[in-house]
Amino acid sequence: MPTTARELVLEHFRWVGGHADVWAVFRDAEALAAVVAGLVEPFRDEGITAVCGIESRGFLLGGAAAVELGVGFVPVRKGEGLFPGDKVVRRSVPDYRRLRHTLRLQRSALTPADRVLLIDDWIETGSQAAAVRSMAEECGATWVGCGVIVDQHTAAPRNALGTVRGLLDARELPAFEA
Ligand SMILES: O=P(O)(O)OC[C@H]1O[C@H](OP(=O)(O)OP(=O)(O)O)[C@H](O)[C@@H]1O
Repeated sequence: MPTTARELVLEHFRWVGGHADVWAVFRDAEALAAVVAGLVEPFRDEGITAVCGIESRGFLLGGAAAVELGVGFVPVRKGEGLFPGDKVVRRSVPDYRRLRHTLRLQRSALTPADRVLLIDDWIETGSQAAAVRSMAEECGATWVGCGVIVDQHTAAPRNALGTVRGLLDARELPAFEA
């Protein structure tokens, strides 16, 4: 039986200094390929035309997922990094670290013809995903949902983020290590 993306995540995921080290999953070629394929699988028949990814882990996963789906990638940048052109900007509500981010998306990147999928490694409060949805919709695009590795989303209503599909539930991870 082939090893699933979920099993490979559990094999390579680790807690380091009290933080989830999802980067370690990406270091393994088989795990990275399986994760990317697994993230897009539920959305293959959804007519996705653009994959959004939030800096920084979302850049890696979103770019790879866009290639997997044969569509383009739309970056959502945080902070002050150079980002040419007119932007849609949102100040997110507090996220899982109680941080509020200034998220930016290039206005020309999405149009009313687009059907948008957000790909990320983790969702908890949904704060950053909700901000991306709002920005995509300001561009006139249609929001489809989110594909994530770890689904820890508890905020209600859950359908405020469209279809949310995780490779695994946070409760399946190894016990937290500080
Ligand atoms: O559901 P939420 O509470 O909004 O949290 C989820 C977001 O937080 C994490 O990114 P983080 O801000 O840690 O940045 P990183 O990708 O650079 O590690 C994760 O990659 C999501 O983007």
